[in-house]
Amino acid sequence: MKKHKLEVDSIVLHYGQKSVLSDIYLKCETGDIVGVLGRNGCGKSSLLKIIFGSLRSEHSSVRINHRYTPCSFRETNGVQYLPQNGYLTSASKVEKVIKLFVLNKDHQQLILSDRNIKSFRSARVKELSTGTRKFLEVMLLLYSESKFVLLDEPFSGVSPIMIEQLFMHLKHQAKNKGVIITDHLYEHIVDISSKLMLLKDGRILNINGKEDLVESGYLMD
Ligand SMILES: Nc1ncnc2c1ncn2[C@@H]1O[C@H](COP(=O)(O)OP(=O)(O)OP(=O)(O)O)[C@@H](O)[C@H]1O
Repeated sequence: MKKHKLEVDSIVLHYGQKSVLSDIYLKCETGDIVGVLGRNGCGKSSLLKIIFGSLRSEHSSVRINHRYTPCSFRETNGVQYLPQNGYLTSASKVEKVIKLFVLNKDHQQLILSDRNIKSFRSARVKELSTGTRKFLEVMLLLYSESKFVLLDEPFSGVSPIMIEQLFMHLKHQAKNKGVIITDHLYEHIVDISSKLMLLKDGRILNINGKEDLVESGYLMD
């Protein structure tokens, strides 16, 4: 299967006088799960928004398969994004959004018959608990047609058993997609990621294991 490549470089972002991102480079190919760790406020969400194209920065170059893509969300089957606070509107019906986001009929059935979702198929999104709603939102993106998925805190508020299920779906779907994922449940990110990065002082560091996270001051010794 053809590999697709998402590359991001030269990202510079300030909010007023405050420097948040300086000269970030990141690459994600289909088949990769790139985990981005970092302390609160280090700029993880801002970075994902810039990659998606919903936040403009002073400098950025986002390329898909070597083609400059400033608004990756406009690309057909390009990039999908889970913001921290979700994206489904509360009045939408669960069954309807599944059919809207997921085109493959087998995948629609897979989600509709999932044990967390099936009893809510006729319900509206607002009737879902926060964790179930997040589970559904992640599943919709993982089973969408897009080549890349950006996940901002997909595990927060989700119960351990649903996290395990998401792990399984992530691993399965990442065979054909590139995933960039960030969460404060760092052990999950360390477990699931094929490449691990740490965002610190506006820069991206490659991380090879827990020792690097201690050395960089992200974790206590
Ligand atoms: N619209 C904004 N205006 C001014 N400052 C902002 C704005 N959005 C974010 N910031 C600041 O930019 C920095 C990075 O924010 P961002 O939300 O990207 O961090 P984060 O790593 O995702 O944080 P968290 O892990 O807490 O979600 C923070 O210091 C934040 O206060």
